[in-house]
Amino acid sequence: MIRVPRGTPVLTAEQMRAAEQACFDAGVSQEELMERAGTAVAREAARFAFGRPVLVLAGPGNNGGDAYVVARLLRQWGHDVIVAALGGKEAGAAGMMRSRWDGETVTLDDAEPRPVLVDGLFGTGMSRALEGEARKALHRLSQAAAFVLAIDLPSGFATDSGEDLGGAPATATVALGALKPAHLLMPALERCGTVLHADIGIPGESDICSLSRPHLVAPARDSHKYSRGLVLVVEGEMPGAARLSARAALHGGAGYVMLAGQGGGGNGPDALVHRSVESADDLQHLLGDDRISAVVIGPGLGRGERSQALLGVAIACEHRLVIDGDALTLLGRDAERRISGRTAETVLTPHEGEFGRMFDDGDGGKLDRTVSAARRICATIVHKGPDTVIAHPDGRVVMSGDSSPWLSTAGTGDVLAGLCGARMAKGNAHAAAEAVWLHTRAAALAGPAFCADDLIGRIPDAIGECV
Ligand SMILES: NC(=O)C1=CN([C@@H]2O[C@H](COP(=O)(O)OP(=O)(O)OC[C@H]3O[C@@H](n4cnc5c(N)ncnc54)[C@H](OP(=O)(O)O)[C@@H]3O)[C@@H](O)[C@H]2O)[C@@H](O)CC1
Ligand SMILES: Nc1ncnc2c1ncn2[C@@H]1O[C@H](COP(=O)(O)OP(=O)(O)O)[C@@H](O)[C@H]1O
Ligand SMILES: [K+]
Repeated sequence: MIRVPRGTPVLTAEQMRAAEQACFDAGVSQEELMERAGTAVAREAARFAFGRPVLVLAGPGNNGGDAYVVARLLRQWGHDVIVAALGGKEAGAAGMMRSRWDGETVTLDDAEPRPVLVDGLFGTGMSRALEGEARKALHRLSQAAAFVLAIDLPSGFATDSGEDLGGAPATATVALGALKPAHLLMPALERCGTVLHADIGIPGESDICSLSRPHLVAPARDSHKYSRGLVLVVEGEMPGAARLSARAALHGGAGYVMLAGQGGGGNGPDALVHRSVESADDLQHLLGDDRISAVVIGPGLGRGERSQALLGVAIACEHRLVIDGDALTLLGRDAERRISGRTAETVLTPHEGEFGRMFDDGDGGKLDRTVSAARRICATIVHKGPDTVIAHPDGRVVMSGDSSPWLSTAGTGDVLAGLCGARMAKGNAHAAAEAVWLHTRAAALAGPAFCADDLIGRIPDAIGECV
């Protein structure tokens, strides 16, 4: 759960160091910054401790420096505090904070568990796998604690990728200055517990931000169905999937939704307009309609020759295009070659498996891989999952780590594809993020154990919160 103002900048470890340096250049000392960080964390620790004994873990770097500030303040405020230290340099701000601590200090190995644990072992400086005694002690002490508050990040997770380097979970995490990618990327995101944000006066500017509620405008008084956007959804071998996309587009704000395929009606609201498409030529003919503002292809498309032919026609058209599901698998390693030359806006919505089929995995975490793929393919990529990374070809990134796990049910991705189609129908640089926000919010409103159809019914309520 993220208790952070939406749209908060997300800074990598390197950007964080640069922002910190900008503060120093502006005349703020490192001690002052550390005091602010420690004070913010101590306030939260005091709030959650309810007078229970506190153990503060202090690592060798600045995360440890923050920890000594927390320990000192909690003690000043009357709490029973012991520090378990991993050692560290004597110099610098962290050394100074250590020297200002005059309470009880034990080694990490000797430390006995206490009900409240403040984890200040490692933060953004976590540079390699945590091993040996430090790892054992961290796990032993955190498992035995009733409440674990992590300073900046739970120790043992890579800041920029969220990779588990031997870390232990926290009940809550105070993100200092800005969110870091790890707060929004699995597996770290799950280990952060509730993320709280502490503004410690660090200017945080970044191309990456967390997902925020969009501002949507209600249809203008003189709007008509075409001015709101005609979305064409291509039907394939599993017509139900395309119908989910089409219905989501209808409720997602499109003025007109056309379902093109062989289904010839089937179930679905009467508001959906069906067009018979037997062959790729039929689709090409239909796509000649310049009132079409966006096309969605992929949900339930199938992976045979006919599907490949339909996809070829869709890619060649000059309309905005959402590519999802089977169409992504059909693109496979050819994705870059086939998509990068499109002139109209293209959004790809892969889950992890589909992403892996299109792009060489290479090194790096989900964030880096998605950003790099979006640049290469010159399209927006919505890389889905419990953590969703939306990367635009111009480098803008929106990250969402706070969606309902009940979304892990068949057809919810089809709903998202339809929403993307509806949001981008009028030309909109924020379409993908709007679609993901509405999808996430609709899921939250749907509660537990919903199915993809139920999700669609919640989209109007989600939109209602944005207009
Ligand atoms: N930036 C800001 O704006 C502000 C930052 N602030 C705070 O600073 C934190 C970042 O501090 P930091 O850079 O000193 O790194 P930190 O996380 O303490 O760890 C570095 C130490 O850990 C060690 N080490 C690493 N991996 C290890 C391993 N596997 N096993 C064992 N050791 C390992 C590493 O050793 P080395 O790699 O050098 O051998 C080094 O000694 C940040 O999270 C926030 O809390 C706030 O005070 C104010 C504003
Ligand atoms: N564990 C999870 N937590 C949050 N969201 C999830 C989780 N698993 C899947 N989702 C979301 O649900 C949707 C599933 O899409 P997808 O895998 O394409 O399913 P389908 O192809 O069946 O429609 C995506 O929007 C994804 O981000
Ligand atoms: K920490």
